[in-house]
Amino acid sequence: MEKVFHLGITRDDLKGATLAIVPGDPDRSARISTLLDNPECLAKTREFHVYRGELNGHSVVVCSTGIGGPSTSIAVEELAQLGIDTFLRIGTTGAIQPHINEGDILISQASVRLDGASQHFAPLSYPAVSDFFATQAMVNACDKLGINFHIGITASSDTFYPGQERYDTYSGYVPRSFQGSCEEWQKLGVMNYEMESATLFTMCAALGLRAACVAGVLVNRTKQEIPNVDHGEIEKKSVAVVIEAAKLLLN
Ligand SMILES: O=P(O)(O)O[C@H]1O[C@H](CO)[C@@H](O)[C@H]1O
Ligand SMILES: O=c1cc[nH]c(=O)[nH]1
Repeated sequence: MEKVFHLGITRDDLKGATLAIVPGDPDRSARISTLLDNPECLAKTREFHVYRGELNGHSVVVCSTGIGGPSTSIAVEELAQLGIDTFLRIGTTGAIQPHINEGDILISQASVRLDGASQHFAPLSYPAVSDFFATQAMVNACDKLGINFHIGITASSDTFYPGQERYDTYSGYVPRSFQGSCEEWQKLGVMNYEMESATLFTMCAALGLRAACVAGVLVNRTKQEIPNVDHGEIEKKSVAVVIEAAKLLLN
């Protein structure tokens, strides 16, 4: 059995898994794996930390994507080659609506394509839309766990600083094309910023795969620019949602 180039794993390693939980952060991959039955680490290459285990007797993969579209596209493409057809992203995010609080759970229905990688899969006129049934599973998971959530549109940017209109960087400069963009997304009802869902949704829709995305809010940008460092409790809540959603989809 041949190993895929970046992830360094084979189809046999996945033991029939068809669903992958895909966080951005490699360390989050490890923490999520402890919630699976019989977890095993399959590989750690670059930003891709891959674990396998079981949920309700079904084989499941956890694979970090790293930050941003290019590495996400590689993880998704190589996992798809090995038989994965459902991708559940669990991320962190910054809210841009005043009524969304730090610690809240956001489910992305669709994403504004502020990335570059998604354009390698479909033209900009094609929507970055989640899979209805995978997203429904995220909603049902929240309901089952008694967790409040917001569902709506996410802005998904290649950059954390200019693309999310942050002026507090080294230079304080944001190119004209992004000046005023945060306010525009707010007015258009966009909930939040993160950095992978546009690529994930577009490529999955284009390739006939299923994708959904849940994220825990680390910061509300109407109050604060940069998130606080400690966000363990927020992660636990969003991880509980993605695990429950995976179980619902596998049953
Ligand atoms: O916590 P993760 O999943 O990495 O998600 C968010 O955090 C990173 C930026 O800090 C970006 O990847 C963004 O999408
Ligand atoms: O503001 C934020 C917080 C987390 N991740 C992002 O991409 N943006």
